[in-house]
Amino acid sequence: MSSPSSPSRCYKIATIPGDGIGIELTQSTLQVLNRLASLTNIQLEFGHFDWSSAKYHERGWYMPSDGITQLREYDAVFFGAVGWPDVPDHISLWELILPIRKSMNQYVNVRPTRILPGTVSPLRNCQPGDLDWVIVRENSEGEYAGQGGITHAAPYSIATEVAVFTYPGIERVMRFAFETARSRPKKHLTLVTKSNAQRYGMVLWDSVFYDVAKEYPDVRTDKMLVDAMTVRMTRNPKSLDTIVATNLFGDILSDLAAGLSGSIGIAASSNLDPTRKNPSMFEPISGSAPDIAGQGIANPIGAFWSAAEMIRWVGDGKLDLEADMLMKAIENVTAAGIKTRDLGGECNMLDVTEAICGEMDRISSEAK
Ligand SMILES: NC(=O)C1=CN([C@@H]2O[C@H](COP(=O)(O)OP(=O)(O)OC[C@H]3O[C@@H](n4cnc5c(N)ncnc54)[C@H](O)[C@@H]3O)[C@@H](O)[C@H]2O)C=CC1
Ligand SMILES: CC(=O)C(=O)O
Ligand SMILES: [K+]
Ligand SMILES: [Mn+2]
Repeated sequence: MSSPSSPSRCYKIATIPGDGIGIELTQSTLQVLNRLASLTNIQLEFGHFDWSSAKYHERGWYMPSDGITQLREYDAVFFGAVGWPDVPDHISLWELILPIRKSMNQYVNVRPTRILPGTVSPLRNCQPGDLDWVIVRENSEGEYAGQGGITHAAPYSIATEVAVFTYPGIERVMRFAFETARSRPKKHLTLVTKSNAQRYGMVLWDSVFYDVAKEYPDVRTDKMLVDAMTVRMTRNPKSLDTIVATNLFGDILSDLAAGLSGSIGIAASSNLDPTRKNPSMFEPISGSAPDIAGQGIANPIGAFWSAAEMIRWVGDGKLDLEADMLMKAIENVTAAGIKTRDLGGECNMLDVTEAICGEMDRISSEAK
């Protein structure tokens, strides 16, 4: 931890709890972040934004017209989840999370997955260490570009959903993926596309990948079609390390990765603007989970892991020890068997939250 004589500057964090378990997860995350701050020199100041489906019914909007400008006052955004059964999902997504990602140029979505100590993969014989991946998902264009339309009345309706791929859009996410692969011991990057059936955008993805690869001779590369990739992920998880994929494929494969590592409840994500001109946004990869919302039983680890990555990101090299301390506390708590039901445990969100806070206390007093 940084020494008491060098207090870090104050970081401003915007929170958008959103809907369902997003609300509970954000509350627990604040508890953990406040504890981390009290044990270290991190200074955090929070701004809370109730932009949610419930408020949409009241006000008719998710985010005010100057919402992005408001968020730009912060160093980072912590997001819970958006979506509730009483609003069509394409409305809630397109009124809140997707405009934030796009307007703030958060063009990469980093989704790490590994099997945490004390937890088991649904894959037989897959031990912690056998599945340790980072999925780098393109987060600004592709299949979620939002271009298209619907015309003609039923039963003659015609809809287009146009995937948009640009060289610069692909190149920048490739560069990020190669840098990520290079920073990891295996220095291995797998490209995922569907360039057999999709002959334009996916073919461009392949060709930009190999263009950028020339600058990274130290990174081993290979390429998978997305259908076969699901088989490799389940049959040979050890053969993968860093993975780069389009917006849609990255979205799907990261839920699969989460499932294979034990639960979607542990899965974290960082929506990054690598240029740092805009705040980046951190959120568990899951949605609002209406089936378990409001019961206090959701697994908070994916939210805490996202918060650790947020601390690492805003610190830009200065808060790595603090982020590591939170991750260590998470891993010690799972190792001790303190787990929610999705991981086969019996604990509630609050039990896990308090155990992780207690574990940070212990680690910090040991370090003194
Ligand atoms: N970034 C975002 O805010 C996202 C929003 N959504 C929205 O969320 C809503 C629900 O979507 P679903 O497809 O049901 O996906 P979901 O991720 O919310 O839930 C899928 C399954 O995983 C379980 N689950 C999710 N998080 C969990 C956790 N932390 N602990 C334990 N179990 C957990 C749920 O109980 C459910 O059975 C929809 O409105 C959807 O559009 C979905 C994905 C991402
Ligand atoms: C929208 C969604 O499912 C995701 O970003 O993961
Ligand atoms: K989320
Ligand atoms: Mn998703």
